[in-house]
Amino acid sequence: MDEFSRLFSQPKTPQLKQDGFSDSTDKQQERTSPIKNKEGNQKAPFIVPTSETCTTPLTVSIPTFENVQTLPTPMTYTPLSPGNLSMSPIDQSSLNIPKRRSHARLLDDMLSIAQPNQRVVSELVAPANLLPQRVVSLPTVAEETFNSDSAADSNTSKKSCLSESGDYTDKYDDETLQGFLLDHWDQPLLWRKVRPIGSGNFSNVLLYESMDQSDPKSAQVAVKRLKYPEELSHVEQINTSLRYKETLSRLENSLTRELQVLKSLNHPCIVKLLGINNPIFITSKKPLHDLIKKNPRALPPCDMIMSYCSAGDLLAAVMARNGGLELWLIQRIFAELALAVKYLHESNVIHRDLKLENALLKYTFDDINSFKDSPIYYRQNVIELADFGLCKKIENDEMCTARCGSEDYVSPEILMGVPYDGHLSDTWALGVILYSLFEDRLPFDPPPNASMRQRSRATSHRIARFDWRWYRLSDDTNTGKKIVENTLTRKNQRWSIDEIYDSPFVKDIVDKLDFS
Ligand SMILES: Nc1ncnc2c1ncn2[C@@H]1O[C@H](COP(=O)(O)OP(=O)(O)OP(=O)(O)O)[C@@H](O)[C@H]1O
Repeated sequence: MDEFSRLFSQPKTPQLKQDGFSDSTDKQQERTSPIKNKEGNQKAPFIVPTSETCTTPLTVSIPTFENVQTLPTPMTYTPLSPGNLSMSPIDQSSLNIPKRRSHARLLDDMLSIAQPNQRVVSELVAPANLLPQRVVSLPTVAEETFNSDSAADSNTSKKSCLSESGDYTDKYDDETLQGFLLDHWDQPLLWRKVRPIGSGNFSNVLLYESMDQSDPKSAQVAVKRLKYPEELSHVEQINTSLRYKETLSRLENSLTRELQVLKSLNHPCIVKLLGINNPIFITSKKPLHDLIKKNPRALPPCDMIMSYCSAGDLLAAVMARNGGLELWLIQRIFAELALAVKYLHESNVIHRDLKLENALLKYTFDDINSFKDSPIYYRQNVIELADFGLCKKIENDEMCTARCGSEDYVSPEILMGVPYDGHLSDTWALGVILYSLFEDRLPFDPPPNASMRQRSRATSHRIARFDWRWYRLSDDTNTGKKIVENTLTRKNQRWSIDEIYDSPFVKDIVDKLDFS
């Protein structure tokens, strides 16, 4: 019997009531209420589970952590003997998964209670009557030791911050942006807003064009504008509420980590941080605290000025095309992703949020097709990897403990809550991406034509059991399948990024590329 089967076959233990989560009665009520997606549209009401689906199919056992009071997932914590590995303490926060998910849904995931039809995106190519749902992670991960810092997050109205901003934002209005290219803090530059281009849980991304410079690299830029959590906009709570302080510190950690890592990276297949609206976000170790000291009434906006990828993210592009990407295109895109991740791992950075949404396209598929036979094809990268909100700079053998990632891409060891090797959780996510491009579905979604019972099983359950298989490609012999088979597997057998890179599917392409 394998590690996971053993855990799942443990005798049933009573469910613990979870702080902050409703009990089963509340849950039923929540399930009958409509939920809203990020745009505020109502989705179909949740389906009230039947008595059959209300049973918890998964047993939970906490044999060793007697002081554990909450169940983070339907898994057990298994303390490892780290030997000579350097580790940060076990982070018992729950897995950060949901984009557009309610707490009720999160709890149900944790307890594997059935809620058929609740996920909107199951297959990559969503049914016509359903809105696409993206799942993201929260970049508010506590792995560093904070000064009593840990907190929740939510969004806030940016407007409230703008009028009372700090030194560098006086000239800011909604249509123009004053910013600085990195390390050119004495030369303010201006950009004009063109249009919104994307939105995540933690930022809005807008296209700006330069008003006063000729450098082609910054002529068009993507400006990632941080959304401040609501509690940071409550002036009356400033410096008094513990929640306020915790949120501020957590946000500051996540922001400075993303900025410092992005600033240190330089690779064609990775999005570039070109500049910032206020140098203090880069030059200070505690920018938010410094800014609050200067102006205790409000936080000024944080606008990251990034390279712009005009063809949007890979998930949107694949969905717009109804899937069915040609093999050569999948191979090219994946080879570039592998290059980017190899560079990151060699730079001692792990990404921890690799997913289709975070691979940005510089060109549309039609454009790529049109120059496929020209020499430019190998001279120009077609993707940039983005969203470093969960990344981490690590020491050689350092194991991670922060349970973060996006639900469909998270590795079994992260789900299990054991210290994990971030390199291998990144290669797991690469396996999920490649499978999804091949099959037009996520590997751990309910199988096509799944029974109600199969549908009711939580994604996390299937991940923990390595429960995936080929459908479209079942008879195909392409060499990329090997990458999926060797990444969506146990961590002690899983390929590293070097092994992925050396596989013919990737190597055949990267050997021809002229920019890496
Ligand atoms: N440099 C860019 N060029 C073009 N589009 C971009 C760029 N950066 C981000 N976007 C768009 O904005 C979306 C959100 O960006 P990003 O993922 O960085 O934000 P986030 O708030 O960290 O998101 P998440 O909720 O996934 O953590 C992306 O999915 C993409 O569609």
